[in-house]
Amino acid sequence: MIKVIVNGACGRMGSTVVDAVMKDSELKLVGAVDIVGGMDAGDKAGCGKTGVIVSTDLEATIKETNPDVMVDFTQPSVVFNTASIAIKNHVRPVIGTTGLTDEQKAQLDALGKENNTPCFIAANFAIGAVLMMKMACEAAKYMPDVEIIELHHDNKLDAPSGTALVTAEMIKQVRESHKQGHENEKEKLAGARGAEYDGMRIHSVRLPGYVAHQEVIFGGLGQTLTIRHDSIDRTSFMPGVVLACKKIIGLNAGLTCNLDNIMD
Ligand SMILES: NC(=O)C1=CN([C@@H]2O[C@H](COP(=O)(O)OP(=O)(O)OC[C@H]3O[C@@H](n4cnc5c(N)ncnc54)[C@H](OP(=O)(O)O)[C@@H]3O)[C@@H](O)[C@H]2O)C=CC1
Ligand SMILES: O=C(O)C1=N[C@H](C(=O)O)C[C@H](O)C1
Repeated sequence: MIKVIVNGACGRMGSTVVDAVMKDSELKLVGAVDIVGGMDAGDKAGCGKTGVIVSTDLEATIKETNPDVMVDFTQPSVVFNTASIAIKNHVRPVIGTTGLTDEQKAQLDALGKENNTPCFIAANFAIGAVLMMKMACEAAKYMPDVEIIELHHDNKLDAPSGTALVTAEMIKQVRESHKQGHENEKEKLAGARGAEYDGMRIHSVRLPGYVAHQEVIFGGLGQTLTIRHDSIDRTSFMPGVVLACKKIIGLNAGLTCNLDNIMD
């Protein structure tokens, strides 16, 4: 059995992970951590009593439960610290929280190697999103003018989404960098053309009703191509999270990124 603690266990994703871990025969929920504690981790997850009481102290929970893996779905501002605590205690972090900078990722890689502990990060654990990114890279080789529109619920803290940034980074690898749109274009309202990444534009929509969605739109002579992925429920991320909890046991020390790197 792989012993798992969930950090951010009362959040939208963390509570869904608690449920997924409880349902998997190879994983055992041994701890749960959040800002507010004291209740059974299953209360928020809606899966009945788990026998695991939510704690507010990550390091104490690690020392009490000796987990193999920490799943982190917290906040961009805290994830570097929580991942560092896990690694220093030789617990393997599976990180879904977005917002880590390249420098922080490099530091986690180094910390993992120092402590002989693997660390895994995926900006998106949904298989459909992985396929969207792969297909977008293929399309960008032939249709290099591209804009990304990501659409999320209005409680999301970071913009653009981690998925949009990874998509843009991947597309950058396969096309020549160039400015898009008219060379004399002017924004009459600041931000009208969205964020700029290597000449690509990224637009972030935040509205109640959405979960997590992304369109990658390619424009060519007399035609457009749209690749769209929709997570209509947070269960879409769970097979990927469960897979990462299992695969991380066999990964090398240091950082591994993106779900496609651990899929068979
Ligand atoms: N990789 C992927 O596939 C996915 C990634 N995400 C990312 O996951 C992250 C979480 O998203 P979501 O679940 O919607 O967010 P929520 O705000 O619903 O959940 C985050 C939880 O973490 C808690 N928290 C905040 N700080 C700490 C801390 N220091 N220690 C422990 N718990 C803490 C929050 O408490 P409080 O509410 O009191 O602040 C909250 O309960 C985001 O970065 C999001 O982008 C989301 C979906 C999929
Ligand atoms: O905050 C979310 O909800 C999501 N965050 C991730 C991101 O920023 O890409 C993954 C998914 O889009 C849901």
